[in-house]
Amino acid sequence: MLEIITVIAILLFTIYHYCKKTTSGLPGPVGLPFFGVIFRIDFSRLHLRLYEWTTKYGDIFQFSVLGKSYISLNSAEIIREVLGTEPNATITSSREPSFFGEYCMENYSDIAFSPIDKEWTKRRKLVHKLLHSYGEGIQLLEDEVLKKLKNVKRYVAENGNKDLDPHYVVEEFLFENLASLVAGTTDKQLQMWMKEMDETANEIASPIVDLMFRTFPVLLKLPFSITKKPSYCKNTINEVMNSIRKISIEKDIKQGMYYEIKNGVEKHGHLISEKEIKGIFANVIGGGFLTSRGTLMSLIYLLAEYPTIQKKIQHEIDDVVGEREAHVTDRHSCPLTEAFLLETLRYIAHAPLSLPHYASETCSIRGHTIEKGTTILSNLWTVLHSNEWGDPFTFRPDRFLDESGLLLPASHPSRQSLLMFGFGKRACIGEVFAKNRAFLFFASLMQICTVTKPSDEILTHLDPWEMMPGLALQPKPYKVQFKLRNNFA
Ligand code: HEM
Repeated sequence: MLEIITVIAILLFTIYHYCKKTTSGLPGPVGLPFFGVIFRIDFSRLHLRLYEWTTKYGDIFQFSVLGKSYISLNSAEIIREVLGTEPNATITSSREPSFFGEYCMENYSDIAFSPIDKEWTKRRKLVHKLLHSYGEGIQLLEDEVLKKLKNVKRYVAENGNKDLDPHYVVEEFLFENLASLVAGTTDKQLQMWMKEMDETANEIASPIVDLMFRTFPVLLKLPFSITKKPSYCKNTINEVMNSIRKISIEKDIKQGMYYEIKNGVEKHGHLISEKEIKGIFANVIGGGFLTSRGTLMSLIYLLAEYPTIQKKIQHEIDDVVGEREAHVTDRHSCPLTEAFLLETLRYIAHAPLSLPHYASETCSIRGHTIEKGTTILSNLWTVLHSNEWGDPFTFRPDRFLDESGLLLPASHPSRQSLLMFGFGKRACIGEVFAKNRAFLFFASLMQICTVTKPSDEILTHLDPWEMMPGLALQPKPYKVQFKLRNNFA
């Protein structure tokens, strides 16, 4: 039944787009009339196909799927040129109308799904300000990370020499500090709703499901499990918000983003509706979980795979941090730890196609006309694995260090090509927060224990080509051992 509805939806969408002009003049793979290249791509691994096409068609090319035009930007240079230079920077930084944005985000009342307009600017500025006023969320976070790492230590001590799947400990860690960031508390019920919301949103925020519901909103009324998902997702977002409100009143919380927003509204009369607060929190919790879970899970995997580098990192952390608590300010003094983190983000490319952008007007890129309504993909997978890296599929943190072992400056061409958080007006709002949090987790973990391969199972090489697809790439389930270091035994 669902298959039939999907096929009808696709056909109607095709007919709708049939009469529309497509982007012209750019090179790109030629597809079938109407269908374009649909039979040559797997949407969940589109980044791999675009990587392959880049060698043939260069750093900007076009293709079409079901009459809809796409362009793919495949180098740091072209991404910077298009997303960083007006007027194209604004024109190409919009978001496509989507079912998810309209239905789950209540008419685009958020940041990530909203088109570029005055309301989006207001919401984005507000979240920037809030993250910044917490020292990028760190004032709250440092305490939380340290508290949480005590649990990690206990968990490690209790399970020493056992093969463990680290995803429980990583997820718990991430939800605890996200709850703390938005609500100022680590309430368990709130965390449960956050997890439920993220998992449901991840299932339905895919292009094909979005297309299905956008074409046939009546599907929402059918009693199948997939057709019930969007309303369940909306429900989980509401439950997250209700929990935050309830906890805030009951516990009289005076910290966290919710308190700051409410306080700002009362003090300065900020014009922000409940609907927008909900959209903002859904984005922060969604954006702050999936990508970071992929990063921390990959990091632990790579530590087990590269024991010699791990040992050097432990020496660095011992020298700089010793037995006191790690702080974000230690980042500057730990170049190898930083380089390992940057290389993990580069090597995996957790958000391989960024979030799709949308041309809000017809514009011209390098003399080629890009029609209004074209979807623009920043192909970060290719940027982070281009041949300019020399050996892009080798995990080598020292590519970010100079001869004396210092981290290359941010202005260095290699660092300039590290666009894993996107670029321009839509660049990730949580970049500093994500890096700070990952550093605290990493440094504290290295103080406590050594990550080793499992004894009963084989830990295969972590291959970026083999990651599990989704909104953010994740390693397949695996096990490692955490061995307490002597000074913590
Ligand atoms: C390793 C961690 C992360 C990675 C790799 C990552 C990557 C990205 C990328 C590639 C984009 C799309 C940029 C574009 O559209 O051009 C994005 C957008 C976004 N990210 Fe992140 N992100 C991470 C962590 C976070 C965290 C921790 C938060 C929340 C605190 C967050 C919140 C957002 C939001 C709200 C947007 C939408 C921005 C907009 O549309 O204006 N992300 N992120």
